[in-house]
Amino acid sequence: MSACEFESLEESLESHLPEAELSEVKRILFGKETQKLDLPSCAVSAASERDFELKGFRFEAAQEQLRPPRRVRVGLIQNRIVLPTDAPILDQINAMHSRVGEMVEVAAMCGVNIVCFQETWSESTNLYVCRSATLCFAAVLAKKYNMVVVSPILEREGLHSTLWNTAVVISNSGHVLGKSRKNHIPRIGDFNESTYYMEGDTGHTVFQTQFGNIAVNICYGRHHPLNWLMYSMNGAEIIFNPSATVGALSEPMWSIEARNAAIAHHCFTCAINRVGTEHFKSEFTSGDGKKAHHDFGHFYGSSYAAAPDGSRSPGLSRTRDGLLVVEMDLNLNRQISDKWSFKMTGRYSEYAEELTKSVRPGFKPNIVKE
Ligand SMILES: NC(=O)NCCC(=O)O
Repeated sequence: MSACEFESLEESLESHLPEAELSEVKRILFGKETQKLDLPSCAVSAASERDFELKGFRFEAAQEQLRPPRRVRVGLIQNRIVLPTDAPILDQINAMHSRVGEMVEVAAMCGVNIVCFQETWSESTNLYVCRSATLCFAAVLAKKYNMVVVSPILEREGLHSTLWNTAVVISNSGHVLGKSRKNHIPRIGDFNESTYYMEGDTGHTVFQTQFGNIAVNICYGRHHPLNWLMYSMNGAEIIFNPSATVGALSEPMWSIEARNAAIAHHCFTCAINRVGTEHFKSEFTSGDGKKAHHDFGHFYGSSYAAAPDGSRSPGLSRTRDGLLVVEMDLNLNRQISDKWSFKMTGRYSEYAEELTKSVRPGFKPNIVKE
């Protein structure tokens, strides 16, 4: 079976493990079981007609005496490109808009309050041009459906035509709340992004929305624990991780990193990855000894959400377009913080001091030798 045919880890466990062991294996692997959300039948049939997977899960928190629940529904959208990478650019963009538009319509039927698309969602991985049309498109959706839209795009800025890998956050009023630029630019495998993007300069912005405080840690930033930490320091309750990454490179890390961040920072995290294989006419190499090739490999989807108690939702498919609807009660963040106290027990000023010393010239590592 090829990497592109293997549907998902969960399905494989379900079809191969004995019933008696399955729930214990799932508890150990995935944490407390997330309940399935009842999604409206119009949404279920629209998703099936439009040929994408639709799944819904709920993370619950305990009822509190002094605070009402803070339930928010989040939609994660993963998709493959629609047209081949050598089709006229405007056709490619329009096709992506119409595909994602029909998926957002289903998200609206499911009562989604915040939707997040995959990294540079409106283009293939080598089609890097500024996207003002995409911005307008997302703003129209936000207002129409009263939904916060997190829209990761390629941004071209200013006199110097600087290219950034950016997520624009659009309020449910349809106004742009702000943007978050990708902080860590990969130089790994075929992801030679340092040849065209600059390292982000927007720090670790958190956006206060009607549905909670959100932040966007774009793709490769998920390998940097301090990047997650700083979004959390600024008060993020949900951190999105829109990504574009391939199986041979990062799949074993995928289910760990965003989930670990949710645990470490008492918040929710949402990891989103594209699907499909994007074929380019011109061969390319990446100076890593591999033969010239025409594609990055298989983008493995598997979008999921993780909660501060260590549990996680099942993932979307590794191969199909999909919408994952996740209801989360944000009260869980403080409940888990009160239980585990990672924030309270974090020795941040000590780390800050030691880190400051360690990046200065002449730093001597604290190693005891015999
Ligand atoms: N888009 C991107 O940053 N990809 C890098 C590969 C990875 O981080 O898995």
